[in-house]
Amino acid sequence: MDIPVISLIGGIGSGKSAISQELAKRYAVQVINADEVGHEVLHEPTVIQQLQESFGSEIINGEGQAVRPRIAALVFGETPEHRTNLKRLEDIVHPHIRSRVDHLIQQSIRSGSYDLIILDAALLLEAGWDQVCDLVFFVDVSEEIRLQRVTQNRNWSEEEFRKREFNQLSLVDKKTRAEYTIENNDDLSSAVDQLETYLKQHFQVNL
Ligand SMILES: CC(C)(COP(=O)(O)OP(=O)(O)OC[C@H]1O[C@@H](n2cnc3c(N)ncnc32)[C@H](O)[C@@H]1O)[C@@H](O)C(=O)NCCC(=O)NCCS
Ligand SMILES: Nc1ncnc2c1ncn2[C@@H]1O[C@H](COP(=O)(O)OP(=O)(O)OP(=O)(O)O)[C@@H](O)[C@H]1O
Repeated sequence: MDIPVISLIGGIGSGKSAISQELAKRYAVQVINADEVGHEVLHEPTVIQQLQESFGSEIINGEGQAVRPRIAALVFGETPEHRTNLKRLEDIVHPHIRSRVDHLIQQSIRSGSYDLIILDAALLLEAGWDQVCDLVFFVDVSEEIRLQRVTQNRNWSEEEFRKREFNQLSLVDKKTRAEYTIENNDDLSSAVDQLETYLKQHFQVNL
C-alpha cells in the first residue's frame, strides 16, 4: 500500500527538521533527511574521485575523504565562481542523493512500519524532488528568529547563513509553491500541532 509522502520547505533554520523529528516522536513517521543522505554520498569512491577532479585535492583529507567545510567554502558565496562551483557540486551529488532517497522511500513503504514519510530536503524545489511528494508545507518564521536559532544552535556565523540562503529559491517562491503554511515563530509543539491538524484533514492515516 502506498503511504503519503510530504515535505516541509522554508528558509534556512525555519525548523523543517525539528518539526519533522517531533512528529516522528508522536506517530509512525519515517523522516528522510536529504542533508544526511548528501553527507553519505560524499563517502562514495566515485563521488570522491569526481570531486577531486573538479575541485582539486585540497578538498580531500589524509584519509581520502571529502572535507565538507572545505567544499562549503568553495561553493557558498555570491561570486560567479562560487555559483559555478555549486552547480558542479550539485551535478555530481544530486543524482546520487536522488537515487538513495528514492530507494529509502521504497524501503520505507515495503517495511509496512510507517503511516507517513517526510522528505526533509532543504533544496526540494530547486532539485525537483517535490515530484515525489503528495503535499508540501511551508514553514514560516521571521528572518530574525531563524538567524538567532541558527547562530545559537548550529554555530554558524550570520555570513554563513546569508551565503547559503543566497543560493536557494526566494521565500516568496517557496511559499507560493506550498499547499499550506505552518507558523513556527513560537514553541515547536504548536508548529507540530498545526501540521498534525492539516495531515488529519488530508489523509486517511493513523495520525
Ligand atoms: C557543501 C556541503 C559539503 C556543506 O556541508 P555542511 O555539512 O556544511 O552542510 P549540510 O550539508 O549539513 O547543509 C546544511 C544546510 O546548508 C544548505 N545547503 C546545503 N546544500 C545546499 C545547496 N546545494 N544550495 C543551497 N543551500 C544548501 C541547506 O539549507 C542545508 O540544510 C554540503 O551541503 C553539500 O554537499 N551540498 C550539496 C548537496 C546538497 O544539495 N545537499 C542538500 C540536499 S537537500
Ligand atoms: N519552535 C522552535 N523553538 C525553538 N527552537 C527551534 C524551534 N524550531 C526549530 N528550532 C531550532 O532552530 C534550529 C534550526 O532548526 P532546523 O535545523 O530544524 O531548521 P531547518 O529548517 O531544518 O534548517 P536547514 O534549512 O538548514 O535544513 C535548530 O537548532 C532547532 O532545534
